[in-house]
Amino acid sequence: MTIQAELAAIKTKAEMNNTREMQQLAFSCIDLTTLNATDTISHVKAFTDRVNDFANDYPTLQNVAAICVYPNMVRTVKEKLKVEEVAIAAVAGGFPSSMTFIETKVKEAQMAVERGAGEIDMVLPLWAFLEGDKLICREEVSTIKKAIDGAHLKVILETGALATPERIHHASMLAMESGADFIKTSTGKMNPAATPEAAIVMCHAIKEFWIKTGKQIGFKPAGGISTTPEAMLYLSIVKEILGEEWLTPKLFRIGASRLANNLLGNLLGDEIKYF
Ligand SMILES: O=C[C@H](O)COP(=O)(O)O
Repeated sequence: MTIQAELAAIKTKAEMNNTREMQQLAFSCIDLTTLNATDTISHVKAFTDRVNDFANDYPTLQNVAAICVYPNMVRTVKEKLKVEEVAIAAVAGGFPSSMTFIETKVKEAQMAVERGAGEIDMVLPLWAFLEGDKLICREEVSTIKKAIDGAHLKVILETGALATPERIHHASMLAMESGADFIKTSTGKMNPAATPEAAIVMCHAIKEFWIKTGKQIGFKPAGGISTTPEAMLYLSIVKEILGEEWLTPKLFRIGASRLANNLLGNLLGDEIKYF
């Protein structure tokens, strides 16, 4: 089946999956993201407080999965966050371009973990991948994985730059073989960002890796996902290709800066500006 035919079939399922239960599930899989050059400490504190207050304000709903920030904001989140079940994720390793030295990437990722990040989102060195130097890509992923001392590693493929299904599949396999706990579509800093087509290719690669190794790798679409139907489509891609057991924050995240309010609005039947 072609990717387009598969996508058309999954789109039908996504409409059926657009239930309150699935919307709640999608909400609980959000990596609530703020990645702006203008993120101040006061902004990040206020952002974290929303997550702290969430259980009180919406007692029937499950909180987001994680807060995702730049590495220099991790300490602020760590000091402020009172909700144990919400993880702290940091983009690190020269995000979003990955155009820096491996020593700098390692140090930045380690510093983020020392300050409280339990999850590191790194970008695959695209310059090396596109040059055909897959060894550098493997070494960077495995070096950072070793350096972060048990923290979870998400490897961002920047699928918009990889462009073809073959390259996206190759990069997915390479990242998983090198130690990625999650593979993530995009940084959100380049267009196109996440696409359903790339998600289909990545989920098939995760399935292939699972069959081969028995290891369950997570999937994180990110970048440009802001509406409930979009969230339902990505959730349905995961459900159809990888099965319901992937529909948990342990194996599925949606990286988004604008989705949470829209999903919440859908769940509450009102326009919401909470986060
Ligand atoms: O990693 C997450 C992305 O940067 C979020 O992208 P977004 O701001 O388009 O939702």
